[in-house]
Amino acid sequence: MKIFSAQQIYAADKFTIKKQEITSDALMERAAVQIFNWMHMRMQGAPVKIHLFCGIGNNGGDGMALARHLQEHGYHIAVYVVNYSKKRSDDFLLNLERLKERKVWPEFLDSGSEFPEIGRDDIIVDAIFGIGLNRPADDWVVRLIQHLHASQAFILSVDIPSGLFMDKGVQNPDAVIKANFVLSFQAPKLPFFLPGTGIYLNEWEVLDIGLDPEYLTNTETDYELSGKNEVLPLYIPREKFSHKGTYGHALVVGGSKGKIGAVHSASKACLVTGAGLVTAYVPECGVLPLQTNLPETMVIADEGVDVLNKIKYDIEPKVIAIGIGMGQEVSTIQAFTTFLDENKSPLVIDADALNILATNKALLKRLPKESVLTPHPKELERLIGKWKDDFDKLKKAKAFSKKYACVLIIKGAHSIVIYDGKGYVNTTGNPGMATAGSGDVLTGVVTGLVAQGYSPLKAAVFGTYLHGRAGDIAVEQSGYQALTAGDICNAIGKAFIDLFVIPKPPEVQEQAKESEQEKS
Ligand SMILES: NC(=O)C1=CN([C@@H]2O[C@H](COP(=O)(O)OP(=O)(O)OC[C@H]3O[C@@H](n4cnc5c(N)ncnc54)[C@H](OP(=O)(O)O)[C@@H]3O)[C@@H](O)[C@H]2O)[C@H](O)CC1
Ligand SMILES: [K+]
Repeated sequence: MKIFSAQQIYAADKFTIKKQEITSDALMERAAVQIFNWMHMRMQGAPVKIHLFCGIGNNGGDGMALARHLQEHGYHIAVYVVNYSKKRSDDFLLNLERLKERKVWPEFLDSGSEFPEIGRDDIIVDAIFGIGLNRPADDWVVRLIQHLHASQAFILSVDIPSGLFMDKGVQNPDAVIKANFVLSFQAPKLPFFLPGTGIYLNEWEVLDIGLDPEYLTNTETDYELSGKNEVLPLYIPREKFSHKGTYGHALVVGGSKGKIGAVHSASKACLVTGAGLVTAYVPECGVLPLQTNLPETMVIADEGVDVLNKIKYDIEPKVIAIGIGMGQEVSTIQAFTTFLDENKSPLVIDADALNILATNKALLKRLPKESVLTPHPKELERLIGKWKDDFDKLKKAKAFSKKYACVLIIKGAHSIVIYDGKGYVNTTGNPGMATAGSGDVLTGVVTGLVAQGYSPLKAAVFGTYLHGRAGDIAVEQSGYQALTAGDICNAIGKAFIDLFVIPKPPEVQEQAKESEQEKS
């Protein structure tokens, strides 16, 4: 699913209005009707008080039009105009008039107003600012936002939580609505997925307001979401007349005394993702544990006993994962440097190898094109430098990926794969996956895919999805706290199978759950 910028959404509006020969207020009406239907389906006329806080732009206009539909269906509403500017939009004014025609008189709030009382069990519709926010809100609007939070009422935001910018981070946390739910038009917005801004919403859903498909299909976006629909076409089926050679030989290089488990996790993940052969390359101390615990992998011992000293082997791997649990001993740094000089295979680079690259930036030039780098935030900072906010981070990450022609997987709640100026935002995963070794498993999965012939970019996007999906499947049994990297690894097969499961409609899922409960 594409993630459009604010400018692209405004352009889509224009295009749609022209092509479909409709007015801009007709588009606003579609938006409002969609939100109304969504609420009405859930509320079924419940006599809960709904407070609609509407700005003076088109986000506020959506709120005004929504208020009209709620009133027409007998809902108990109170409408407020958050009067932060004299520059009211035409469609806001039109919908304000329509509301007045129905004898609904909004209360106008400004810097001198006393704010209305809101009950804990009431509902707040937040239509103060939309994607048009372009400067910090006035102090009194910030106070209003705090007042809304203090009520503890459920907050439903229209399009985007008010106070979030589309292209920059949060400067004043008090100036942003914390939404329980966001109904966003046509496509989700980038800030929903970034750590500094995504915390302002619990859940989101997209409402289709019929923006023109021609514009939506033909417009290239800087970001897209990677869900099941997006990754399924990447899947390469296994062939009947294939053998283990068909699926590539992966080499996993890493480990040091006390950190052999990282190589174990990555190698196992690589195997269960489908690599034909996996060889682990470890210091001598890792041979026995690996041979004992993961007999399906072959092991090559480095001349170093506790750390890697040489990185010399006589196989020709299709892909090499390097860095996990490797440490940064002087001899290891030297071995890694020499390895980069001689290596011809595609690379997946993680952990200590990333840290060595960050402190010896000249080495980055020696990476083969399309190497996959999998930094967590701290490792990323060492590579690209400090950032102002998430948007600045993405800009810097894109520049880095361009400069070194590499694929970056920025690990996080929504991992983002960066390549060739574009970002692919992952949709799977859960907080239980913030656990030791989870990253090693990701490295193994991506490596396993490259071994099988996936391009590095596709392996990064698909691998990140599979890794998260495996975590989502495993967590159902373990719970967040007890989820381990091993559980994620063991669920990778199920994540593959899940790709081909057609989701059942919600009512069927509900029935299945009930009959499951009856059985137990
Ligand atoms: N295709 C769609 O998705 C549709 C979305 N709709 C809704 O429209 C809004 C966007 O509406 P817009 O009018 O462009 O912007 P806002 O409502 O967010 O803001 C209104 C204006 O407020 C000014 N502004 C910005 N920041 C501040 C501030 N901190 N303090 C005071 N005023 C501010 C700014 O105007 P200026 O000229 O003063 O800069 C904004 O323009 C979208 O989110 C949807 O909810 C349509 O209804 C249907 C199509
Ligand atoms: K809003």
